[in-house]
Amino acid sequence: MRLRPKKRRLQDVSPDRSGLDVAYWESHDEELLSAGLGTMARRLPTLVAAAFRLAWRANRRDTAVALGGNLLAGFFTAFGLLATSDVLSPLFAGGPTPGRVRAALLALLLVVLAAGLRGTLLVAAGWAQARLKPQVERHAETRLFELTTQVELTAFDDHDFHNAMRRARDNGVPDTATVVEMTVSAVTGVVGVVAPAVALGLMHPILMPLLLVTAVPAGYTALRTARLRYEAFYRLSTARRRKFMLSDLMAERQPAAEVRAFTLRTFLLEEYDRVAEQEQQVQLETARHQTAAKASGDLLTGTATVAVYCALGGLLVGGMIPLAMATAAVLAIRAGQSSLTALMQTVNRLYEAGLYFGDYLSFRELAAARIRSPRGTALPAPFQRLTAEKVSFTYPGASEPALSDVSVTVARGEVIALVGENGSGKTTFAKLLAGLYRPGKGTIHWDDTDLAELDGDTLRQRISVIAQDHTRWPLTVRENIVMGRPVDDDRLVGAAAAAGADQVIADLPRGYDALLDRRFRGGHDLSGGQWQRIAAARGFYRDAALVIFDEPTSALDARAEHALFERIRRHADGRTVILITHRLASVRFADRIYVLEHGRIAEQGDHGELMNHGGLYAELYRLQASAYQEAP
Ligand SMILES: Nc1ncnc2c1ncn2[C@@H]1O[C@H](COP(=O)(O)OP(=O)(O)OP(=O)(O)O)[C@@H](O)[C@H]1O
Repeated sequence: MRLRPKKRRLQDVSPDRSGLDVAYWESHDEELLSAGLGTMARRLPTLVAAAFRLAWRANRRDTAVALGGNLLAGFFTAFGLLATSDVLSPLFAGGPTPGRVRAALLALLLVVLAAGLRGTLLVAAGWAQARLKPQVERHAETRLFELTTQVELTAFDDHDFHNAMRRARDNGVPDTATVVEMTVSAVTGVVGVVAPAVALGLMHPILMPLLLVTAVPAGYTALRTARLRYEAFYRLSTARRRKFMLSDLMAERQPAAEVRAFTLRTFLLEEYDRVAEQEQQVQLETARHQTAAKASGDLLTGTATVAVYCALGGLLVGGMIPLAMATAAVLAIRAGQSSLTALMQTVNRLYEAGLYFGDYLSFRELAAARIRSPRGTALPAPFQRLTAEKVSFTYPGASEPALSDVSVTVARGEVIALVGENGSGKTTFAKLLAGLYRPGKGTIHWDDTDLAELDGDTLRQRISVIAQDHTRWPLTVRENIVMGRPVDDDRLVGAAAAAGADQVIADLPRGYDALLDRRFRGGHDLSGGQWQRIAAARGFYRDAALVIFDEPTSALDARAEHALFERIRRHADGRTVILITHRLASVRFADRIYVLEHGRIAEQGDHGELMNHGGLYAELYRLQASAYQEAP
């Protein structure tokens, strides 16, 4: 089915260079694509050096063998070519044939020996090169994930960060190994060209520059076509991310039910087609430019080759070189040109891989800049008092602050409730208290220590956050509760019971070992409420001084909800609790309730005080309570 791109109504659209409708969030930043051919050529040595440092770290021996083997093989190539001339000279000389063959034998033996050594070295280098590739890739990928799991949370709200990460992950990582591989091949290629060039130079000085002249148009074409391909890739990076996202929506399990329930098929296919059309236009344009560049490059290379053969013919006719040497020269030219073609293909791939690898390196810098510098890594003692003072926070790119001048004090062992209408800033504040975001203004103190001075990971060993949009980890039940902490079976069973997850687990055929992912054989899925119980069990498993429950009961049945709030009422076994909920009947027992409105604290006090105050809380509470009053 061919679907026409539809006119869009719901979002801003404008035509891009190819005349296609492009939503504002799909446009790319042309300025970032500023590195021209010259800049890139200057950058290439740095990139190659960086790739080799990476390869060296991945495996020293394989790196040394791959590089050294190719270099030595090149030496034997040159040697073999020169020895060929020594074989041909006696063969082309006068006298009886057996005598001429005998005279050529020693040189022939050397040619065979050089070819044998060259072959052996190339096999060893090739093996090392093949071994190096997966090691380099793994090293590069691990480094990438070390960074992505460390960057501050706000990075994930940043479009440029996402684009850079996607480019680094999808092309940068695999091309790191390609840069290494192609550099080694380029060394082989250069040696493969230089060896016959030197051999030709020794035969007659004019032959060497002529051979190298043929390299210029071929080299330029190789770089130009690689550049065109990269430009297309860069321009399409946002569109491609959108395409991947759409393909996930159409082919993944999780949205499959809603795609059908909302009869989204046609809409998604049309949207996919629109993005694919954009991609195709850019690809066709690129193919046209590449063909033109290649045709003109081939024409120039052909002309240069003819010139080389004419020069050789001239030398032979003019008696400046003997026939045997001219024959060896033809062999050297053929060898040089085939090495040259291979070298140009290698340079093409090296240049292109270098561009992607450059993206990988830039992303590493970008990500490293978004990692908070390590601070005090000592685990803070459980606090006596957690104090937020005049805290404000604005999400990156947002025009309005999500929080303004919020001051809250929580004493050890208290249960504090945050309530307020949707979007009033409750979750944002909880994330600030957990050190996941840093306040734009104001401070949060863990006793006397500013949270900004504490290492985030260390701090969060003391904090448990049960997020509203908790992740359904595709792991076993045990891993879903333990979440990377050391396994303590008693604690695990206790946490599951406290969250009401014990019965859910007992009903699973493999109990704690059941895999909670239907996409794998024997995997299970749970209902929304059952998942929420598992998430709550995570909160109880951690030995945390502060537990933040963000809407912990939104999917629970009445009995489970009551049981969980009872648990929290009993101060969650001595922990300090910050509870975010819209179920106001459940916050009556809280030591203090903060009512947020448009990112500010509108009211605070216990249930009785707030009801007497007769403000927003009282209004919301009465509204909810009225729904439960029996009709007369
Ligand atoms: N990642 C984000 N980037 C930009 N703005 C955000 C982001 N997350 C939330 N916001 C905005 O910040 C404000 C506060 O959001 P927050 O999630 O803290 O509200 P909430 O009180 O928890 O809402 P709810 O009751 O619906 O869970 C809202 O205006 C929201 O649109």
